[in-house]
This record gives sequence, C-alpha cells and structure tokens, in this order.
Amino acid sequence: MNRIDATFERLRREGKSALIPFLTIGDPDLAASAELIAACAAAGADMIELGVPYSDPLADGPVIQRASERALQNRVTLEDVVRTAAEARRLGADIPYILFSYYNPVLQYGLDRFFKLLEEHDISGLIVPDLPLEEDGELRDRAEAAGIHLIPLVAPTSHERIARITARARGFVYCVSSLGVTGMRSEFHASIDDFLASVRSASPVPICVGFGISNREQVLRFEGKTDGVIVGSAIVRKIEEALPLLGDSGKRAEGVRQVEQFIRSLRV
Ligand SMILES: O=P(O)(O)OC[C@@H](O)[C@@H](O)c1c[nH]c2ccccc12
Repeated sequence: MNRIDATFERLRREGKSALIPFLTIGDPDLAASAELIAACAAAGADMIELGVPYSDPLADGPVIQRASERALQNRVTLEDVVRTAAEARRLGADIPYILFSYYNPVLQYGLDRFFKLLEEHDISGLIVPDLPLEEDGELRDRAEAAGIHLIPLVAPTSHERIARITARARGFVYCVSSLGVTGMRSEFHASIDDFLASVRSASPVPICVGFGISNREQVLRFEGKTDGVIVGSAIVRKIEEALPLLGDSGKRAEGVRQVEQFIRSLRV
C-alpha cells in the first residue's frame, strides 16, 4: 500500500487530520534541509511536501520565492532534493514524502529518469502545480505505473472541473483555499466551506486544504471540514528568520529546534 494511503487510514482510525508542511529543499542548504525534514516528522507532521527550487515560481508568494532564490544560489537540483529526502530518512524521518515541483524541472530531467529516481528513493506522492488536468495524461500514467500518487489541485474557481479532477485523484485532493499565490492570510473567503464541502462530496480520496494557513487557530478552523492541512509559507518564514542559526553548522541545531517548535504549535 502507498504510504500516503496508509497514513490517511491511520489518521481516520485515530480520528485525526493530517498536518502537511511544505519546505523548499536546499534553503539555506541541503544539510539543514535534511535536519528540517526530520524535525517536521519529529514535530508530528504526517507527511511532507518537498519543494524543488525553481527560477520562475509563478504560483508562489514572496516568502517561497525568496526561499527558492536562496536554494538556487546553492544550485540545488531536483536530484539533490530527492537525495536529501533519503538523508532525512537516515536521520529518522519516517513519513510519506510528496515531491513538489513545477513541470519544467521534471521535463528537463526526463520522465523515465524522473520516475526511476522517485521509485529508488521511496517518494510516495507528486504535486505539479502548473500541469493542468488536460495535459497531465502521460505524467499520470507513469505515476500510476510507478505506484506514486499524482495529487491534483482544485481551486474555488474549478466548479464543474471538480468532478473530473477528483475522479482521477490519487492520494488526496489539494484544495487551494483562495485565488492568488501562496502566502499567509489573515482570513479565508466566506464561501470556502461550501467549496470544501463540494470537493469532499465529489472526491473518492481524502481532501486537504492549503494556502494561507499559518497558525493553530487557522488549522483548527478546518478541523472536520478536510482530512488535512498544508502549511508552507509560515514554516518557510520561520526558516528565513532562523537563517543566522541554520547557516552556521555550530548553531544549526538551535535553528532547527525553533522551526520544530513552530510546527509543534500547529499540531492539534
Ligand atoms: O505557503 P502557503 O500559503 O502555506 O500554501 C502552501 C504552499 O506553500 C505549498 O503547498 C506550495 C508551495 N508552492 C506552491 C505552488 C502552488 C500551490 C501550492 C504550493
């Protein structure tokens, strides 16, 4: 069984919802990222989105854009991200990995090599935010053959596409809470609960919500309405604040501890 499915089964038995951090891998460097992935698992994350840095992150707000720039200064590649995830496993991170990449780095790497790399490194899921349903046929077929869940995104504007997107979904459906780019939000649109309910009734797999969630109160707001929440920018911001510590191997543990403490504060 795919680790993502097993995790949602466990959470259902425990009556809990998933906490899914997003990290830009290689920010500030690969060694720090390996420790931060392990810290996410130690802090109670149920799975993790491993962001491949990209030069043109169209859907990302300033916090994640800056994180991508920092990682690209270290020339971090898609392969580095996957190898860092394996290193984090050796450090004790025993949660499902979801590789998060825009489509261009995947295409550049080559689909055959890409899925071989994912299979060899125990990657359970894949999110490609800029690949629309109409164009994801080949990627979906290959992911299916590799036993890797291609996790689709739906937005409040998806309307009649929700049925088509959820019908093919594997792992979970990523419900984008609001239009625009990633980044912390003080509130959510009033119609979000109807949107989530419509996705939940259409989807054969669990649904999770992301975009703008940055504190425990907001995580609680979605309790019972989804099967999990994704938190990215708020965590990446904590990493940015801890850069002076994370960038110094002698002080890295303190920096990692600060980020871990923030993630623990999100755990309901
Ligand atoms: O950063 P936020 O607002 O917490 O949202 C999660 C988001 O970071 C992560 O899932 C993500 C990072 N880059 C993306 C691009 C598109 C959709 C989602 C993402």
